[in-house]
Amino acid sequence: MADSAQAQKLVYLVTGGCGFLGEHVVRMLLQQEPRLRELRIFDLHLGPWLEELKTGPVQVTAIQGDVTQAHEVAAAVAGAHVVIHTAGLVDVFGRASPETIHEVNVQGTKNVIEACVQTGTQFLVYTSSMEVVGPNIKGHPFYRGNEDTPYEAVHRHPYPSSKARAEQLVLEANGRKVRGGLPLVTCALRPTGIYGEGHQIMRDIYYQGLRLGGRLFRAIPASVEHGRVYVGNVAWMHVLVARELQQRPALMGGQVYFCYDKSPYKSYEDFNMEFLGPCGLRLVGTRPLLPYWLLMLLAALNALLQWLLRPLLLYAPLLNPYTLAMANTTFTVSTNKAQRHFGYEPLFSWEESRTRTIRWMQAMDSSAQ
Ligand SMILES: NC(=O)C1=CN([C@@H]2O[C@H](COP(=O)(O)OP(=O)(O)OC[C@H]3O[C@@H](n4cnc5c(N)ncnc54)[C@H](O)[C@@H]3O)[C@@H](O)[C@H]2O)C=CC1
Ligand SMILES: C[C@@H](CO)CCC[C@@H](C)[C@H]1CC[C@H]2[C@@H]3[C@H](O)CC4=CC(=O)CC[C@]4(C)[C@H]3CC[C@]12C
Repeated sequence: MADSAQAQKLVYLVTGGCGFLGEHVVRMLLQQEPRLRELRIFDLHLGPWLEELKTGPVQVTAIQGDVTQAHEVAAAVAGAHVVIHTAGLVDVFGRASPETIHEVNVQGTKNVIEACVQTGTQFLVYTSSMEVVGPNIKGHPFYRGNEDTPYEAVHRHPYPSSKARAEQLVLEANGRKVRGGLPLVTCALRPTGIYGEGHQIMRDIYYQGLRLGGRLFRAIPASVEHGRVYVGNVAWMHVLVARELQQRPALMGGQVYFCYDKSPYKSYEDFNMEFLGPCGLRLVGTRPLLPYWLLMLLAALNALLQWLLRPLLLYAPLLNPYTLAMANTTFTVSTNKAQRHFGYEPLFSWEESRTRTIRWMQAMDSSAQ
């Protein structure tokens, strides 16, 4: 009876709702959350696609705002039952300054937590990242690990440092009293490398391949495994965790969950070829064409060029010492914690995830011609 009493009563807020993951979370909520009355989408940049959502039965409210501005966040959060905080500055290419990354990812998350406390919102789901664990600066492999696998998490790069700090703040906030006296219930989801429709890095790599005459050159040994997860499954996990957090606060509050599905364990490049191959690209070489030390040198050169050119232009190629270390260190997850705690099963099989991603890439290709 509790469920029917709550039918179409809930107000959800998705921060970063116009980003790659955020859009999938928004669409998934509209499809899979029958208790939704209002869906608020908060983002720095609002997408035109939001208009088409406004004709459905759920009230869709688009809010253009900045998570670093506490008053804007508080106004958006007021009256929401659940906040899904996906907004973040995802930058491992040196496009933004470390201060800006910290401001958005850490201060932005503090603002979301404080807004929940001050306005009385009880449930907060945070989109964290596998990067809060690793790979660490020492390049230790994390092979089929789970949430309890011991691993020395040491970060120097601003992105993982900021995600780790923000995650810690969210978990520490679990149990704080919100306005009205009820406890705040929080948890964090840690996706591995997300792929699927709308993935900007995949798009960049695809166009890079086209510029190179339909070829990509292997830089990473095929034996280095990199964890990947389909965006639809990550979105589904967010919807499910938000729902179940309300039913099982004692079990799930303060917990972290890796996001996982049935995507195969492969190297970053071999995995991308699952989609780029059917779009006509070829990965040249069964082994890296350049020795690692030379790649490292090129990566360092890119970093130097970025620094030298900064007063004139933004030079931010895919290859830099950090991205090379990321791609070249095994980091894979094998866990069933989400299944045990809240009944998660991937909504999309590997075949479906692959097909959907290929279809998106092919559509992108034909619209570019
Ligand atoms: N892409 C990936 O492989 C992974 C992403 N994540 C996390 O998932 C979340 C979403 O990432 P993506 O969708 O890939 O990135 P994205 O860049 O596509 O989306 C982030 C969204 O946040 C918004 N945003 C940025 N700064 C903001 C601000 N100051 N105020 C309000 N909105 C702001 C952006 O406009 C954008 O719409 C991030 O928190 C990221 O750290 C975690 C693991 C892997
Ligand atoms: C050395 C190049 C030769 O082809 C390949 C460079 C690939 C890199 C751009 C990617 C390798 C690993 C990626 C990261 C990883 O999937 C984990 C991530 C988690 C996040 O929270 C955000 C995105 C990312 C940092 C992701 C970014 C791109 C890579 C570094």
